[in-house]
Order: sequence, then structure tokens, then C-alpha cells
Amino acid sequence: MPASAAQPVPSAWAVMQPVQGRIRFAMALSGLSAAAALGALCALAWSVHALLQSSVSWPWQPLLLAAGLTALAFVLRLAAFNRSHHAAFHLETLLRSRLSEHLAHLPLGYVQQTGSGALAKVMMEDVKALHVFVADSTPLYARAYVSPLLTFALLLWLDWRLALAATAVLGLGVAVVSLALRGSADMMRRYNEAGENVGKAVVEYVQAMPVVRTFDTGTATFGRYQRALETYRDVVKSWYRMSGTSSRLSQIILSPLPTLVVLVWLGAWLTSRDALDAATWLAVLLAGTGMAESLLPMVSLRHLVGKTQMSIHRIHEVLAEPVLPVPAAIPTKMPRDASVRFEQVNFRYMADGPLVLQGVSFEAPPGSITALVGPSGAGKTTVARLIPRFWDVSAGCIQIGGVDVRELQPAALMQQVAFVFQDTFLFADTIANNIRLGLAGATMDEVIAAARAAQAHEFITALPQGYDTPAGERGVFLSGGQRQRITIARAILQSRPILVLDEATAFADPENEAALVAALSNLMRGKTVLMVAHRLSTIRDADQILVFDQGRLVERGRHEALLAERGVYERLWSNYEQAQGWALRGAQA
Ligand SMILES: Nc1ncnc2c1ncn2[C@@H]1O[C@H](COP(=O)(O)OP(=O)(O)OP(=O)(O)O)[C@@H](O)[C@H]1O
Repeated sequence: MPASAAQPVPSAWAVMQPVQGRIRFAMALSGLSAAAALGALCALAWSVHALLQSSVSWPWQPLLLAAGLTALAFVLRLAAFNRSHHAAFHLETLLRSRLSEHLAHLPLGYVQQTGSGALAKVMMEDVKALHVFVADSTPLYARAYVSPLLTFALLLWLDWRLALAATAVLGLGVAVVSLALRGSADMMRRYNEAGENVGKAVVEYVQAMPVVRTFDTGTATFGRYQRALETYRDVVKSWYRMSGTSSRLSQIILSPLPTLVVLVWLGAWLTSRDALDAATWLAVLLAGTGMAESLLPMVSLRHLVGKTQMSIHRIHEVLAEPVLPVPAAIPTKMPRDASVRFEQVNFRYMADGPLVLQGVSFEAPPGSITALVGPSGAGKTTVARLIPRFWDVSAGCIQIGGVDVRELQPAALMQQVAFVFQDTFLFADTIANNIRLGLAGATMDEVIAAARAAQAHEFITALPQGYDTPAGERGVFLSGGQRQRITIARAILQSRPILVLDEATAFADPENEAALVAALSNLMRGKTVLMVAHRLSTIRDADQILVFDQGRLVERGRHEALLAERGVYERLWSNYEQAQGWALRGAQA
């Protein structure tokens, strides 16, 4: 994800911008709650003072005040968390909408390259991490700042010497905390990275299990998982060694006991010298003991902050990725026919990467069949994917019906071109709706006609619920060839004038192959077809064959003429025939 390098990663506060008002409100409520709790302690001190002065009269006023303020502190604290959770839900929805909106405008190539798993993780887990941070930590942060400040002000008003003593304990705690946190940013990054690697290794181990266990009983992937776990253990151990003592020491210093000991000791000494009255001492003991403790969440939240920062980084990376430029809506250019033209096209995947296509020029006239052939890595798939703008060309242009694809509205481009790639995807919906995709108004008769043409009708009607059978990941089990024919039915129903096709070779059993060939020839009828071709018959019958080698278009023409040239095509062809011969001899043996 290189684009994000140009822009600095925003702070957590900047990411919260849309809900900053709500978070401020939640923090204010939390701060008020801390003030009310302190007030309750003061009221308690007042009631004990009143009791000491006259033990016969019940100090109901201060006690009532203490009870009221305690209740208020609780209500405000609850309200603060309520508000922060609302803000977090709002932020979560906003971020997910922004991310999905942005993804919809990113080049398909980026989405494919990054991988659906990684993008889904950003949209689900990273946004969730931000939610947890906003919902659970922001009120605690407010308390961690407000409480010591208010307590200090109160202690100062009551007795400056005791105030300074309590603050000294707090200062010592902060100093030890800083010692504990020394180098922790780097450690936290290593810790989070090691944790993520364990997660990835677990997923790989589980996902690859069916493949791996048939080869090496899973030892290799288990080894990777084991190593990730060991690295994680080592990081945790060295972190523990590095900051364990100071971290535990800071927890002890910031707990109420040390402050209490200091205040009792100093207070007793002052009282013995008649320099402090009992009531003030009591008030200081009640209010000041918890002063340092309110800083503790700051320490425990550090880990959450580090994790959130990593999530923000990943969310930012996706949002900073530049969208595919779309022309202004008016005037709308429309292709004049179903021709496809490449003009001096150069293409590189990365700005500093090698050219994978160089000076590619050709024209596919309306209604013609063009086969793209060439050795592995020659650039055939890249040519096919540039037409639907998975990426934009680095130089030159691609025209459809005389219009540059970059000047077409995405909807107009989609109306012209249908794509059938090898990786079929079925949605968690009925088979009928999977065929209808993009054409919600299509009637059942039209769906059935398309399925018939795609040679899919028979196996669909043999399924338990026919066209209403659920497909998708948790749906009915379909073979690769059957899934392919459903996507072909989809393309037949859409009936777009240009067809870009990555021809399947994987489903080689004779029955499937025959059905697939029939389905494809129905789909291709009357269309301008550009296909990455693997099968003999389609290459032979193509109106033109484009031969690619190392990103260049090296030969073009019809089958017989190209064979006569005795160049790259002839070599590919004889390799192909040889392989067919081996396959046949293998089958006969
Ligand atoms: N997403 C990508 N990022 C970077 N380079 C890529 C990417 N996809 C393909 N390439 C490179 O571009 C070149 C052309 O690849 P392409 O997939 O277009 O070849 P192909 O002719 O379709 O090969 P095959 O028949 O093996 O599928 C190769 O060198 C490949 O390594």
C-alpha cells in the first residue's frame, strides 16, 4: 500500500474528529463524576468532623450530601460511558461506511492485490479496536487528568504541606511509570507485530490444512506457527525483563497505601506539634489517599493506545489510497460501437516497477473473436484486466467504441463489457438471484433461458430447491465447472456487446468440458470477444490471434498464417500439441 507513505498517519484524536463533540461531552461527564466523588469524600470528612465536635447530634446534612454526591458521581459515570459508547458506535458506522464507499472507488486491481481477507480485517477488526478505545478509555482518561488536579487544589486549600507530600508520592509514581514505559513504543510495536504473526500463522495453519496434510502432515505450516509462537514468547519475556520491575513498582506506588502512609506520618507529626487540626487532617486523609490511584488507568491503557494506533495506521492506509479517476458526469461520452482498441499501451504495476506491457497496439472489431496467447507471464491477463480498469494504463490508451475507457462513466463501461474470469464468486443468495445479479428486474423465464444457454438448467433443476437453492459459501456444494456455468448464465443474461473472458482450463473432465464449450459458444455469439485462450478449438477458430511475449505483442494473425511464420506461436503450438499427445498416450496406457 504505497500511497499512504506520502501522508502522515493521523492521531487517534484526528480520527475521532466526526464524534469529537460527543467524546468531549463524555469526558466532561466523567470529569464531573470525579469531582462529585471528591465532593462526597469532603462531605464525609465534614460529617466526621461534626461528630467529633458533638457526638450527640446526628450530622444528617453532610451525610445526606455525601450520599447525594456519591449517587451523582455514579450517575455521571454511567452517563459518561453511555455517551462514549454511543460515540463509538457512531464512529464505527461512519468509518465502515467511509471505508466501503472508498473501496467502491478504488481500482479493482488494488482490491484484488491487497486481498479480501486483509481488507475485511481492516473493516471489521481495526474499526472494532477503535470502537473499544473510544468507548472504554476516553472517560477513564478524563478521570485520570481531572481527579489528581482537583484533589491537588483541594489539598492545597486544606493544607499546603500535606498537599505537597501527596503530590511527591504521585510524582515518584509518575517517574517510575516513565521508567517502566522507557522504550515501550518500540516494544509495543514488536509485541503487536508478534501477536499478529501468531494470528496469521493460525489462519494459515487452519486454512491450508486440507492441502497441507495431504503432502506433509502439516509439519511445515505447524513449524511456521510454532516459530511465530516462540517469537511472541521471546518478545513478551524480554518486555517483562525490561519493564517488569519498574512496572510493578509503579503499580505499588500509585496504589492508595503509600500516599496514606505519608499523609498519616506527616499529619501525625504536624498534629503532635499543634501545627494541624484533626478535622483538616481527616479531610486530607479521605480526599488525598486516592489521588495517585486515579493515574493507574493511564498505565494500563498504554497497551490499548498502541494497538489502536496500529489499527488507525491500517485504516489510514486504505483511506489514503487514491481512487480511480472518474470523468465529470456531463457531457457523457457513449461508445459508437462494440470495438476494442489498444493504442501504444504501456503498463507497470508499480510506479518504480518494470514495464509488463510495452507499446501494445491492436484493434478488435465489433463481433470478432480475439484470442490472447503467449507463454506464462507474457501479460495476457494484464491486457484482459486493463479493459475493465482494474488499473489504468501507464501510457497510451484503451478505447471502447472510439472512447477512452477513462472518459466513460463506470456505469457506461459496465453496460458495454461483461467479464468472465476463472475465479467465480457466488453470493449468499439463491441461484436465480446469482444469475440475476445486476439485473434485478429479469423475469424467471429470462433467468431460465440464460441458464439453459449456459448448460446449467439441468443440474440446477436437479438440486433440492431448484433455482431457489441457496448458493455462496454456506450454500449448496457446486463443482468448479457448475459454478463457472452459473457465472456464464449471468453474463448471457446481461447480454453486453463486449465480452472479456479468461477461459477456464481447470475443469477438464470430458462432460464438464463439453458443457462449458457449449455454454461459452452460446455466450460468445454475436459479441466482440477478447479471451485469454488455452484450448485448441477456440484458438483455431479465432478471427485474430495476438501473441504476447515478455509484455510485447510479437505476432498477430490467424492460426494458419501464424504457424507459417514459424515464430513464437509455432513454438507454443508445437509444445501444446506435444502435451496433448502425452496426455493421449497417458490416457491410453
Ligand atoms: N498484481 C501484480 N503485481 C505486480 N506484478 C504483477 C501482478 N500481476 C502480474 N504481474 C506481473 O506481470 C507480468 C504479466 O503477468 P500476467 O498475469 O499478465 O501474465 P499471463 O500472460 O497472464 O500469465 P499466465 O498465463 O501465467 O497467467 C508477470 O511478470 C507478472 O509477474
